[in-house]
Amino acid sequence: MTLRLVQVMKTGRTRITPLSAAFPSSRAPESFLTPSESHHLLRPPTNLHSSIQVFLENPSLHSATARLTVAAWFVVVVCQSSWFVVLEGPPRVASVSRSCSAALRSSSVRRVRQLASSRRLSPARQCSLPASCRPSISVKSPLPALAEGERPWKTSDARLVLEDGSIWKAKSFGATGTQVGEVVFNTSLTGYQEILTDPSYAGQFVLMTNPHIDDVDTRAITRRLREDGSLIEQEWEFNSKVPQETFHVVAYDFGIKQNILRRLASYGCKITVVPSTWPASKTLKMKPDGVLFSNGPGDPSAVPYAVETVRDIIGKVPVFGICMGHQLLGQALGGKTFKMKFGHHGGNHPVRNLRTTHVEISAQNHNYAVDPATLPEGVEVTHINLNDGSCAGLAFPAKRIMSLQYHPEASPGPHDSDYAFREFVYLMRQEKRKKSEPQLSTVVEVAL
Ligand SMILES: NC(=O)CC[C@H](N)C(=O)O
Repeated sequence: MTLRLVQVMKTGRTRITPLSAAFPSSRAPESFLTPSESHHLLRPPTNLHSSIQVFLENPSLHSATARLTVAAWFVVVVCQSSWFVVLEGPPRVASVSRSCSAALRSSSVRRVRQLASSRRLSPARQCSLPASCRPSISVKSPLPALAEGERPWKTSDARLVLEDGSIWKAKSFGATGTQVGEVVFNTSLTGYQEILTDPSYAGQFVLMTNPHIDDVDTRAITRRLREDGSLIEQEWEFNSKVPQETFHVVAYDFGIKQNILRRLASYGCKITVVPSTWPASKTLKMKPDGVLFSNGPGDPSAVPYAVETVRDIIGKVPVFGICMGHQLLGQALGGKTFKMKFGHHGGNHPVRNLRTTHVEISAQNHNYAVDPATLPEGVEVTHINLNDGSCAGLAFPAKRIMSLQYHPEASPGPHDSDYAFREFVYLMRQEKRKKSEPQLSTVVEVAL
């Protein structure tokens, strides 16, 4: 669910100490989104779950644990500037989520700006919570206690100010300052790390809504995870055999996710990542077997240069668009995109593949969509989102174009749509064969 604008006001200066500085490396993730090192956003740390485990097990970190528990289901992050705002001590996750959602739903940009500038933020409207409501966790652990000063981050007071005037008391860590942005809910149960570092969220606030950590014994889960390994993450399968045929893919980086590259590599692709401004002519000179247009933040209509590039490439080489890439393709083909009411953000969106009739459960993160009615003849809607019937995938077979509005690389998310990478490879293979054996490939294609 997409929410409107909020403002986060932060007071005081804070800085995250990397967890590695606070814990032995065997127990700590490599880094924890150090704000001064924004490149970490594109190279996510290894495992946020393990950082949660560390804290849950350490009896000296009750308050940090409580915050982290809260963080696990209700974190606000301004992506790409590494702000983390953890709302303080709500009594129940569900009720706070609901009431906060309602507040967020009734917001508007102008209002929040007015509120911020006139400082009419009445304390009476603050949504602070009584101390009795604060989460308390008692933990017994053999791990050595850390002194106060050794806590891995410093927090400072922060306020999440919604357009309706409600103010949510919070503790923040990470960058400091004041930021206005659009809040989007993400309903995924796992993959906080990938979600919070997904460049497609640049300029937005991500609100994790997973309520399932409330009222459960997180220590028991931790113990279980330590025994059996992660129960909620699935491992991707990578081809153990070296693929016989490799394909050179030029990947346009509009905010690309690492797992897109990993999935392509797994299917035998050699990938060259180019910046979003890379001219089409240079790409075509590289003679790639295919071009990928990646996911990315914001309104596709705001990047006409990218639409131009896509237009210059399509029809000349097989292309695959993912999310923003799909929207750019839609526009390059002559279609229009529009802003959705709430957008889709989560890991459980049902999508129907209209070619196979199969339903896939997919990971999604977008606020804009292609209006299929505006597309020219020959463009096929291949997938629809079953929640609202919106266009979730396109193909233009005559021009070797395919695209998905959602995330087949699913990081995080279900793997149902991974076949899309195979289909892209198939497109490239067909094209390659056509070039090397024009007559034979025509026969093969007709036969198929
Ligand atoms: N994940 C993405 O590529 C997002 C696409 C686009 N920024 C949108 O919100 O619709």
